[in-house]
Amino acid sequence: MSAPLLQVEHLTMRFGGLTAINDVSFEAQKRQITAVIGPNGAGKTTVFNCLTGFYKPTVGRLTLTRHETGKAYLLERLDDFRITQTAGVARTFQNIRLFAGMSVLENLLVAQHNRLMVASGYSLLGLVGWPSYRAAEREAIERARFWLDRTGLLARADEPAGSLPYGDQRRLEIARAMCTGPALLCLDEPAAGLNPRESAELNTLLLMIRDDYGAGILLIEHDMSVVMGISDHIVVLDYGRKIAEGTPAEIKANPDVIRAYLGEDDEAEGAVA
Ligand SMILES: Nc1ncnc2c1ncn2[C@@H]1O[C@H](COP(=O)(O)OP(=O)(O)OP(=O)(O)O)[C@@H](O)[C@H]1O
Repeated sequence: MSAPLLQVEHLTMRFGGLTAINDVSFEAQKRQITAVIGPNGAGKTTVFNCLTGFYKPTVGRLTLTRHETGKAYLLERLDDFRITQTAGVARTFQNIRLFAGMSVLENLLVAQHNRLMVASGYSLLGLVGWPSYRAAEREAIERARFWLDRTGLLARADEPAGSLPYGDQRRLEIARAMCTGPALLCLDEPAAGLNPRESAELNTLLLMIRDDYGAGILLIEHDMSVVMGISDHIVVLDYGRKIAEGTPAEIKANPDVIRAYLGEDDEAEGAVA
């Protein structure tokens, strides 16, 4: 059997005396949506920050295997820009981080800056319109238009990103991440602030990215209609520890998960339903 797309082994992250992640191991597969869920403060975003180079884990090994080349990368040893560029891990953030004053299209071209710099030979070739640079620039625009089309934003390509409605900005962030050509797409609460119709559209978009594009998706999400509706596999964290993993049906029925979400007093009925 081939190696998993992502293998997290014994991940531990301490901040001074606080252990935010405590010996967590799990895998994420290509062409699968893996959700990481858990109550507030469980350590979900810290896992993402370790995977994407924002934090260097205190302990643990994070292996990303690109099946098209057979190469494996130890993410904890790579600089953050190499994690995106070489290992192919892209992410979106809990709080939207777009260039608000730039157009929608420009936001997607900035994401491809690195490819364009390589094509320019890191010199003036870009400015003088060298053919290889012009070809790379055309490709970057085509790629951007492809993802704008897939995210339903093509008609808004020339509008400032900051003027888009909230749900459109969330989809633009995903389009921007996809323009980097990721093997693994990490989404931090992509459904936050979306209405039910927008959440349903997000589900369709993520399933398309999984099925048509073949990326693996790692998803942090509190909206259980998204998590239970589209996840292939769910990992549950509580107080920095993994307390369960399995299919949506298994997670819904898991007593430890129900206890973590409901607390002892059974107040939040249906939290993982
Ligand atoms: N840079 C940091 N310095 C100190 N403590 C931190 C840091 N980052 C996270 N933590 C702590 O680690 C714990 C886990 O936080 P994290 O943001 O990963 O949780 P989460 O599951 O993503 O929560 P939420 O669902 O509320 O976003 C929290 O107690 C948090 O305060």
